[in-house]
Amino acid sequence: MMLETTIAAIRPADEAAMAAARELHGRLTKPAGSLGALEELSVRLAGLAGACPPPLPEPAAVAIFAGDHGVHAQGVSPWPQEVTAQMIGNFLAGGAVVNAFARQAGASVTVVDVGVATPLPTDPAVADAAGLDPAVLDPAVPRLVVASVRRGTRDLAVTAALTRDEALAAVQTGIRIADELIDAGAGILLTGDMGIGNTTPAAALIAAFTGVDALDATGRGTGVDDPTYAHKVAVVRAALARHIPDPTDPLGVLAAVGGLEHAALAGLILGAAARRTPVLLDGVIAVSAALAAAAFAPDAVSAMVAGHRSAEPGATVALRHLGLDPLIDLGLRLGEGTGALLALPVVTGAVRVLHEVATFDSAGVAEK
Ligand SMILES: O=C(O)c1ccc[n+]([C@@H]2O[C@H](COP(=O)([O-])O)[C@@H](O)[C@H]2O)c1
Ligand SMILES: Cc1cc2nc[nH]c2cc1C
Repeated sequence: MMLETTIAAIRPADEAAMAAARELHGRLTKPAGSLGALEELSVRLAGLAGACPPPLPEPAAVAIFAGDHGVHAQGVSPWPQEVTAQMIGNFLAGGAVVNAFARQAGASVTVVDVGVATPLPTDPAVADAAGLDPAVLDPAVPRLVVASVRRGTRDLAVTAALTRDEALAAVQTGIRIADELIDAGAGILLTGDMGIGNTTPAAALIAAFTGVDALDATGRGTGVDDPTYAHKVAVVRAALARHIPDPTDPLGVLAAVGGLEHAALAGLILGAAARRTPVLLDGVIAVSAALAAAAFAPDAVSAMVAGHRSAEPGATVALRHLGLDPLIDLGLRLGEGTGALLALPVVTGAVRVLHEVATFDSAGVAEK
């Protein structure tokens, strides 16, 4: 689907299905409210599906969008830019943390190059591990999709990171990947990202969409020291002053201070919402993209589940703005989709209760 059609297809949650889920919870063999946040989560998923119970969120598919960032030249990350491409090699070889967690969860991994600056690894071992043409949802074989818009963004400290057309192309790629995964049978999408330097555009997006100060939106990313952190905040502040991004123009914001993976993730989220399929958000890059998706289509929030609370302070700012409570809070700050994968069993459990738990009536258990 194209962006405009996708936005037009996103509808509010189904109130009747939500009411049915709340009513069912009241009849299940457990004290009312005893499953805490899982109860409201299952109600939200019923509203998204327009059915009670909603379908089990299976199979799960992680989409890792990878890109590089011109702002890396400002010294905002301690890591060399080549690590983005090298980690793609690691994802395809199955050796990254995301692969370990995806195997545990039985989730497929799709890596999408939307704008990596350096050449992807051509090591034949990696190519072999990737397979020639792995099935779209094969949990055993990571898949690479090359959809590069440009080899990294421009430096947002100097000029707009992207043109509107480039940002749109990345958003469209995200929508296409969502459609492809859902067409292949995915019952839930999980966001993943890889991009050295990408916490700087994430911070700028969060400040632009929520209006908080650059200091509150910016974190230490992969782990910068105090002087580098102060410099990173100054870079974000100066970029906002230079571009004055308009939060009611999400494509303009993504183009001015975003990244190709942020734009593609916004597209993935919109694509999932249009197909009434839940999208489990990972860390700060995902939630910055979710702000863009919500600016395109406020009802897209109904499809979002916040997997975890990243250690990046901007993630908490973004989650509050979206009105989402994260399922787990473990101080993770890796990205790749790792936090979303750890939260996946919580989401499945929330839905499984509505499918499998007996009612007081059917089980012959006395009510209070
Ligand atoms: O997911 C998060 O919240 C998160 C927090 C900090 C860092 N990361 C990952 O680290 C990389 C960006 O960090 P940096 O310091 O280079 O901006 C990128 O590959 C992200 O996936 C991810
Ligand atoms: C090694 C490494 C792995 C990552 N995974 C996601 N972001 C990352 C950043 C680095 C530096």
